[in-house]
Amino acid sequence: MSKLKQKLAEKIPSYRERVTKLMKEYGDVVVDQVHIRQFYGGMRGLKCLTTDISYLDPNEGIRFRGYTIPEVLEKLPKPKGAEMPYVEGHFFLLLTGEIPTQEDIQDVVDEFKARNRVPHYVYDLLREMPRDTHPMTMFSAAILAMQRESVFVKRYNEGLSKMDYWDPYYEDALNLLAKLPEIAAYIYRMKYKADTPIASNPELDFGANFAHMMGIDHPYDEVARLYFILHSDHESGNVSAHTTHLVASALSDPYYALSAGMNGLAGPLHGLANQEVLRWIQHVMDKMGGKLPSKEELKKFVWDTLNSGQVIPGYGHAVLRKTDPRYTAQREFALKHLPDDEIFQLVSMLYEVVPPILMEHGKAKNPWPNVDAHSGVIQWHYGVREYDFYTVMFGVGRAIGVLSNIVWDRAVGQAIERPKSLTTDMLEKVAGIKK
Ligand SMILES: CC(=O)SCCNC(=O)CCNC(=O)[C@H](O)C(C)(C)COP(=O)(O)OP(=O)(O)OC[C@H]1O[C@@H](n2cnc3c(N)ncnc32)[C@H](O)[C@@H]1OP(=O)(O)O
Ligand SMILES: O=C([O-])CC(=O)C(=O)O
Repeated sequence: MSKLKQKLAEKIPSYRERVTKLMKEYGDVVVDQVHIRQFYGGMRGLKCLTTDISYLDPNEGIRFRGYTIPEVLEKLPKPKGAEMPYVEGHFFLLLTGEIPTQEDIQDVVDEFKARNRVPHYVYDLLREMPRDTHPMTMFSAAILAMQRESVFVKRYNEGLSKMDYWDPYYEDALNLLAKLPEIAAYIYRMKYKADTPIASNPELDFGANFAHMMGIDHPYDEVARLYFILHSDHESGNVSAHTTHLVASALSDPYYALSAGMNGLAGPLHGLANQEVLRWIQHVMDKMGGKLPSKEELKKFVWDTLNSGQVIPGYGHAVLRKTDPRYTAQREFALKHLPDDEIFQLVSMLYEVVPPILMEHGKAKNPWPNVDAHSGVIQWHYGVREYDFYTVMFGVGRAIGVLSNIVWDRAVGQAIERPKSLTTDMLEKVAGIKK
């Protein structure tokens, strides 16, 4: 058994005890109340999910297993000479709650290496799809196609005890994660680089191998590590995490669940917003004949977008009420590596211009930028200008978090998710409008 799996096996019993105690002895304790606005308002703010992998404070932003982003970037071990930590180490942290040693990381690196062969039919499938298919459709279809490989399904069909569900979920999660960078890079090079895929180099770590398969030199390996870590998890109520959790709660295997989660990530209000940000910026640049707008001109573009009833992509958030620390981490990277980039200058100008306008507009509860406002510009700088690919990279990162979550869902015996719905009539009666 790998050290990672062994560590997990050691940690699960005490978590089960804690959950059993809460359920048995404190099951009737009231945590929250549900308001009518939440029935139609996307259950905003309703406390009804649990995860120990990350927690999102509205003002501070995300903590992964209790660590802020700067702490994660500082504490996690890095490849020799690298600026950004091993993605493998971040996965270890999310899954176990512990900062890994170099030895722990090597164990995960070896685990991924042993599982990274992408089945040939995945390439056949991708090649059969029309080339103008959105890369997120390709990515999700590739994940779904591999469902036949599920270890969970095989073991479930053989007659598996509930107590052991987490084990084949873990196997499926690792088998999937090991293959996602190659699938993503293959889609990119097939679609946008004249069908010239680059073979994986198993000697490289997760981030560096992705950069290698994309065909982009250093420091893109650092970008890849930073990007996958930042996008990994955002507690469990966001659309991609919640969808993955929901589908897995029916004991659909991790392939079904992750593919479903990726379909949610592909929406413009969620992960696709990073594509929308670059699309919006390119629209501005086109209108300006390729030159940077002045602040006044930019303000007008922002107002025009709002007045036409559209959202400003990359701004606002369902939970956050301050600048997203994932935005800040990327801004710091950009200030160091690409301070003179024209698009970065435009992104920086937007940071000054958009929040006061959104405040004046008076609708968005959070006028500050989220992660998606910054991720595209760094990709653009390093030559990944096909912005409809950006959400696929978000998806590779998000898989690390959502797969860790569903392994733990099975470990603590989370039930099939099935909330109760009411009719409009019933709500009108609750409100006292109707008898
Ligand atoms: C990785 C991620 O998923 S991060 C989020 C990525 N998405 C985006 O960047 C898209 C732009 N942002 C948005 O659409 C929203 O802010 C969301 C979807 C992120 C959050 O939605 P909500 O929690 O419903 O936001 P909020 O409560 O502030 O919305 C209130 C009103 O402000 C509007 N609003 C919110 N953000 C924006 C924005 N960036 N631009 C214009 N209007 C906005 C909403 O559309 C809503 O309008 P309505 O009353 O006419 O329906
Ligand atoms: O938390 C959310 O609702 C959206 C988000 O930023 C993420 O999933 O990364």
